[in-house]
Amino acid sequence: TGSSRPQRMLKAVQKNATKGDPKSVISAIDSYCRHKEWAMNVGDDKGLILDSVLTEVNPSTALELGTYCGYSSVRIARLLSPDSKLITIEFNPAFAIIARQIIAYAGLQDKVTLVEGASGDLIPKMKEQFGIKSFDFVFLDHWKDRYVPDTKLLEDCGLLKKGTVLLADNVICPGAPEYLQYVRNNPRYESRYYPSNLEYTKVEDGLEKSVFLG
Ligand SMILES: Cc1ncnc2c1ncn2[C@@H]1O[C@H](/C=C/CNC(=O)c2cc(-c3ccc(F)cc3)cc(O)c2O)[C@@H](O)[C@H]1O
Ligand SMILES: [Mg+2]
Repeated sequence: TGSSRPQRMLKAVQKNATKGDPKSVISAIDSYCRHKEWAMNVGDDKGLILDSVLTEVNPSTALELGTYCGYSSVRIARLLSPDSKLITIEFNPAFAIIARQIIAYAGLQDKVTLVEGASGDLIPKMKEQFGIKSFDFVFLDHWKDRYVPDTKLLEDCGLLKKGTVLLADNVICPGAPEYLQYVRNNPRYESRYYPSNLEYTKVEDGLEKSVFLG
């Protein structure tokens, strides 16, 4: 049996990136996925929007739903202040094992806690298990039909506070219509769409930024 796409992505990082240099890890993955083999990383175009929202929010505690291979974990963690933390949730062990290696290769293992399991099970444990009072920033990039239930769960668990920023990938492609409906028609959120394109393609996609108003 051959290697998997995530394994090949890790190999590309080990071959082309410099250990401890997050920027080189990001470009190694982007170059591999653009020229060799497409993969569902948020990518370099939408990544610039992610970077700008992160710089604006400067979160102390950030949450990511759907680690996949860790591309956006690296993208997020590289911009965090010294004592800030990212918790990223991934339920596929094969992806988690690759993500841990990519995050470590970037030298960001001390800023990122990768938790294996389903978001629906882990979100209610955030306070007791990880000592989280609330999140300043949440990046949603997991199964698109989980965006709404997990947002509601974050609300119900008191993990969102006035000013928490939710940033959702793929609201156009593959699409998250129920999520757009939820955040855009809910008085507790101030939402804005950032147009871009699907990673490594010319297809339209974008990010939805929603500020929780408390
Ligand atoms: C409830 C739960 N708990 C924990 N981990 C969970 C979880 N639900 C999913 N995961 C994890 O997160 C990732 C899954 C991401 C899903 N993302 C996409 O499907 C996606 C697809 C495209 C795409 C666009 C056009 C195409 F033609 C084909 C694909 C682009 C994207 O950017 C995507 O994000 C994956 O690592 C999965 O194990
Ligand atoms: Mg995505």
